[in-house]
Amino acid sequence: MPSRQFPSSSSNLFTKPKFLFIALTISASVVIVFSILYFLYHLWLSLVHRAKTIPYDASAPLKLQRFSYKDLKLATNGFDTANVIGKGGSGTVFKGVLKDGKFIAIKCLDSLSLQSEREFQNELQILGGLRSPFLVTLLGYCVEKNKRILVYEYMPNASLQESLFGDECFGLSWERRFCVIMDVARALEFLHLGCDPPVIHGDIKPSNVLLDSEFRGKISDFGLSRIKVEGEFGVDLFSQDLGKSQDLWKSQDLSGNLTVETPVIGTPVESVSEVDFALALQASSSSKNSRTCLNGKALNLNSLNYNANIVGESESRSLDVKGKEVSSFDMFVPYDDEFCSNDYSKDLAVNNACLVDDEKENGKKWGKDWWWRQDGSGELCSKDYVKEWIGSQICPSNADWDDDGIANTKNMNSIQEKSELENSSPIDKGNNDAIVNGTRLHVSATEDTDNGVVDMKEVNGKKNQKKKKKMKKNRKMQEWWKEEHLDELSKKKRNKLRSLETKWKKGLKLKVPRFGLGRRFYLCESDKNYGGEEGPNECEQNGEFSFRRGWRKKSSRSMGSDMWSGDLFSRELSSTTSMRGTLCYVAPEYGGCGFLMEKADIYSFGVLMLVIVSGRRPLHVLASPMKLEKANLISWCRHLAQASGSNILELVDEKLRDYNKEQASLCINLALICLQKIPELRPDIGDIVKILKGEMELPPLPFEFSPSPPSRLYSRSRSRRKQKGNAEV
Ligand SMILES: Nc1ncnc2c1ncn2[C@@H]1O[C@H](COP(=O)(O)OP(=O)(O)OP(=O)(O)O)[C@@H](O)[C@H]1O
Repeated sequence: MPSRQFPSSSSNLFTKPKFLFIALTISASVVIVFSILYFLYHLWLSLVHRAKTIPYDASAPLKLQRFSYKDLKLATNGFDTANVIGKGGSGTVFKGVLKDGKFIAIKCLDSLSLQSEREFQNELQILGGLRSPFLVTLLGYCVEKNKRILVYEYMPNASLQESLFGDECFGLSWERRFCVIMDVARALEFLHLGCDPPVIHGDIKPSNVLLDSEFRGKISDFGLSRIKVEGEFGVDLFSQDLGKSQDLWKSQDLSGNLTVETPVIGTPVESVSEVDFALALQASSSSKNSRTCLNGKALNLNSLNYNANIVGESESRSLDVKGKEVSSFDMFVPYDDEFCSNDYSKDLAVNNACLVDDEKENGKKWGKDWWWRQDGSGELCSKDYVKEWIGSQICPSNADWDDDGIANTKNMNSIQEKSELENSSPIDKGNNDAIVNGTRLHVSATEDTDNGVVDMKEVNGKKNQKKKKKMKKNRKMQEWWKEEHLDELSKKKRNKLRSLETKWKKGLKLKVPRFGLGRRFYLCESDKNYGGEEGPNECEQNGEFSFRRGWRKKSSRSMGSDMWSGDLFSRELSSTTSMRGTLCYVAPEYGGCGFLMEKADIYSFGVLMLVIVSGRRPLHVLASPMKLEKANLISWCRHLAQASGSNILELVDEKLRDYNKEQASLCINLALICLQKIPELRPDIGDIVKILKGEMELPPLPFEFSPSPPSRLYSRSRSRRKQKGNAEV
């Protein structure tokens, strides 16, 4: 028995630890298995997530080819002007053929400036890392000395701009137009939802939609685009200037040659100080008094006066503005092309007067300056301010004002002209820049801009006779400026300007604002005699202008928040091609709160849709007074949507004999929804694509486009309240 007990006790002794060992092993393996499963699950999740989006990974190989200048010279036959296929605000585009017979588009950025450097980097960093059938492919680049060249896939049917408004208008059919709308929507869908982090294009407009051999649209020009940093409310414009983008550039390890080129590419951030002109305007227009500053009559007539005096070529104009008396601002008037004939200006002045009377007598909805005011925000203060601001910067030493140098800066001729201009004096320069105390103001009323349409057939015959008169008239403009504007400046505004100037002088050691290629304002030393000769890159090195810091504090939605939108700019500065985006296409909040969000692209897409459907530019003024009310496309569209009994399809391009009414109406209504002023109310691009595909219902039109506009109700109730208040008093 004991012999039996021993083994049993000994087996107990051995089984217990064995059991424990087995139990521990099993539980450990279970834990390990679960951990592995957990890890695998997360790996799978991240892979699935990655599969849906394309992370913007700067370290990912860009696969961009580095071209030598020699290769590109060869491809373009020595950059022959015959190979020029377009000219934008930042450079000239050539068509080229590679040795293997492949066609390419070569964009030579204008002389190295902060702006072109920024655009160059943006294109490489953003577009270079993206591949989509809805985006133009960036094939490579060339960096040699101060040359910055971008090489793209060649798009045989040029841009939508040319197809809609070019000399050789292809007359895009409705089907093609709708396809292009879809393509742009899909491109934005890819950028906003398919990329991680999302990319905001920031400059959606017809000239940035290129057409392939089958007229399918692809988005190009990422010069102003931004990567949305996760967790941000939006993309902070101010933190994304070159200073930061350069840091980004450095911190991001772009592959191959690009990394090597980093120090070469990077121009010192401090080399040029930028003035955020948008904010300058905003500051002036955000005042509560802005409504009272509205002087529609003066503004309209002054603009007309001005335009009457700058008789010029229908396609482009050049003004060398000299003398303190010139209202530089008026060079931005949106409809200068239309009014460059005295006759027309008179007609319009008369028409304006009639409209004033009409408004007074009949209380008509379309007032004389409806297209200035549009939404009644009364932001024309900004115009006064600009007059004041720029006017004060005009160098008295430039005693002459000559716009005789008006030149045709039409696409193909511009290169030759440019070289001529660069060798000529400011007076001789026949470009579309105006020089104000060395400040070059881009006055692009060229036919290739998106805004400021010209319908000048009847004017051409009178041009030669008027040329002689022009000089005299323009001299009179100096007087005009003195009388009409300097005197009308209020004390308050003068003080504002003075404090502004003091700020500049303190912080920036006497600098004056300077415009660069119609995109930016630069600050340069005022004690230099620029004479229009120096490029922005010759400006003194300095940091950001304090405008930004000052105005960033402002609330996100101010009276001036619309200043960048088509609403305001179409009536004020539409001849300026682009600063932060392109006038008339830029969302109101872009200049208002300083954040660029996806919804800014949605706004621009709304404008683009209207432009495609109507075949008109956002600002399209014809000489005929009958058509005046249709000048501002967005305003006209809103009016049609609001007015009961009017047909929204009136907007559709008259050239389109046959079109799908349902689709056209869908596009117009969708555009109206995209054009809502509050960004949050605009649909996101995912919904837009679904709506266009017919997979989702169009949401009901916002209240503001209902037949009884709330503004009316509001003003009525306000006036009632006022009456009540008066009665009580
Ligand atoms: N890849 C391309 N293929 C064919 N044509 C092109 C290509 N890229 C640009 N172009 C032509 O060159 C023109 C100028 O393009 P670019 O992007 O330089 O300026 P933009 O978009 O018109 O103006 P901005 O740069 O001021 O926004 C376009 O309108 C188009 O006609």
